[in-house]
Parts: sequence; structure tokens; C-alpha cells
Amino acid sequence: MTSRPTPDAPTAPTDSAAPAVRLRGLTRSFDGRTVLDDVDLDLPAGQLTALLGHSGSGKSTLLRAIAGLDHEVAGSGELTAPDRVSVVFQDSRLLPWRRVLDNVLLGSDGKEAAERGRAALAEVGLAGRERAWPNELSGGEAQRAALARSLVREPELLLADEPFGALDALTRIKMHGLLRELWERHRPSVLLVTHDVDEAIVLADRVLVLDQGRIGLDLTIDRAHPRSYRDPLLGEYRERLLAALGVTEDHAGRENQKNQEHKEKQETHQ
Ligand SMILES: Nc1ncnc2c1ncn2[C@@H]1O[C@H](COP(=O)(O)OP(=O)(O)OP(=O)(O)O)[C@@H](O)[C@H]1O
Repeated sequence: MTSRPTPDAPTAPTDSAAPAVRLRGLTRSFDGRTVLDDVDLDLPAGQLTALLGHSGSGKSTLLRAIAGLDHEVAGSGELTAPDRVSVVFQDSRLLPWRRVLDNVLLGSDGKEAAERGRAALAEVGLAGRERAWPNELSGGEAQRAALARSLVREPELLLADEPFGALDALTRIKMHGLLRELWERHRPSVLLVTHDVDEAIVLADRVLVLDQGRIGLDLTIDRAHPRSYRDPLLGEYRERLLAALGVTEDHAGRENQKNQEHKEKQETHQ
């Protein structure tokens, strides 16, 4: 567990019951403009949490702060996060000059590491593609490889910034199933940044909405898994989230219906 106090903050205590991530008074600004405004948040160990918010609301800024990737950003507050953190982005960030297995193993050597890498690739459905080059993979396969690379480190915390944002709808649905499966097997704490309300509701046990620099809504999704886009009981959560995002009912209704029809069609075709 690493505490990263910013200049005016004390160090957080660490104990076994402590949340995986603890933020107190986290503030981040760019050019004098406050993007995160005094955010308090606990992410319990082993929870899959989704983070929604308008474009520019600060989701990536929050994720980068938790990942410790924002040293150049002005800010304050107290932040505690685990030592083993993996980050997955919208693009796979595979090195094109390394084969898939070598990408997964980056930074680890030896026979045992190679075995773990192979096992991770098998877990994401890429057994047999170890020696492929990244440019031989589809977008979905590349994201699978990125997930394998993050898993091989057995992270305590997985930070995922729109990991499925660039994928087509059918691949996205398959990746939702995969992410949930991997989470159930490994149980890291996950913070999933997404624009997609349905993705958040189907995958996460808790959904946060970032609004005006703060957590505007903190919603527990109390439905068993696996969840279906067709589940009418998820509709109520969807409405609350859309309202928190400021989407009007009319607009939401039309968009929802379109999305719902599309997703149901894709689900049927799986
Ligand atoms: N390095 C930076 N320098 C200056 N401004 C930045 C920087 N990074 C982010 N910002 C600004 O901070 C605000 C929040 O950005 P951030 O990327 O966190 O939003 P987001 O919610 O992740 O957006 P999106 O959903 O579009 O990815 C935006 O107005 C953005 O322009």
C-alpha cells in the first residue's frame, strides 16, 4: 500500500481492513482551472466500480492520480493506493516490435514468468497467439492482450480507462463478459472509466458519477451476475444514472431505446 500525500496532506494509515483506494480532499487543477474539487472516495478491496461522467469531467484525471501518473499536475489532498497497480487504456499500447507474449512479459524474465504469460494469454482467449505480432491482432484481440499484460502482474488494483471504447458493439459485449470473468477469478479492485451507462450497469457493483469535480452520485447496483441488457430491473438504475448525467428523459428515452435494441440484437447474435 502506498500513500501519496500531496503537499498539504498527512499520510493515510494502513491496516488490513483499509480500502484499496482512499482519497481525501483530492484536488487537481490545470492552468488554474479546478478539475477535481476536494474529492473524498473509498474503493473497497475487491470491488468492481465504474466511473461515469461527461467528457471533460475529470475521469481520466482521477484515474491518472490514483495510478500515480500525474506528477506534473497541480494538486493537493491525500491518496492511498495499493503497490501493485495495472492500467489498461483505450488503445492496447502493445509495442509493435515485440511479439504478443513478449509484450505481456515486459519487464519480467525467466521460465516461470513465461509460463505465467502463457497462462494469462490463455485466460483471455489468446492461446496459440503468443508469437503473433501486435499488427496481426484485431482491436479486440489487442485489448485481450493488454488485459493479459495487466493480469500477469496479479494487480491488487486494475485501473481501466475506456478499455472497450474503440471496439465494435459485439466485441464490446464479449469483452464485458471476459472482464467480469477475470475479475471473478482474480478479484482485484477495479476502477473502470466509461462513457457507456449500460456497460457500467452490466459490469459494475457500484457506479460513480463525476460531476463538477466531485462524486455526484454513488450508486450500488444490487443485481446478481451475469446481468443482461434486457433485464427491466436495470432500467431504474439506468434512469438514475442518466439523470445524474443531466440527460433529459426524452433524449434518454430515444437513445436508450436505440441502444437497447442494438445491444439486444448483439446479445442475441452472440
Ligand atoms: N495535461 C493536461 N493539461 C491541461 N488540461 C488538461 C490536461 N489533462 C486534462 N486536462 C483538462 O482537464 C479536464 C478533464 O480532463 P479528463 O481527461 O480528466 O476528462 P475525462 O472525463 O476523462 O474526459 P473524456 O471522457 O473526454 O476522456 C478537461 O477539461 C481537460 O481538457
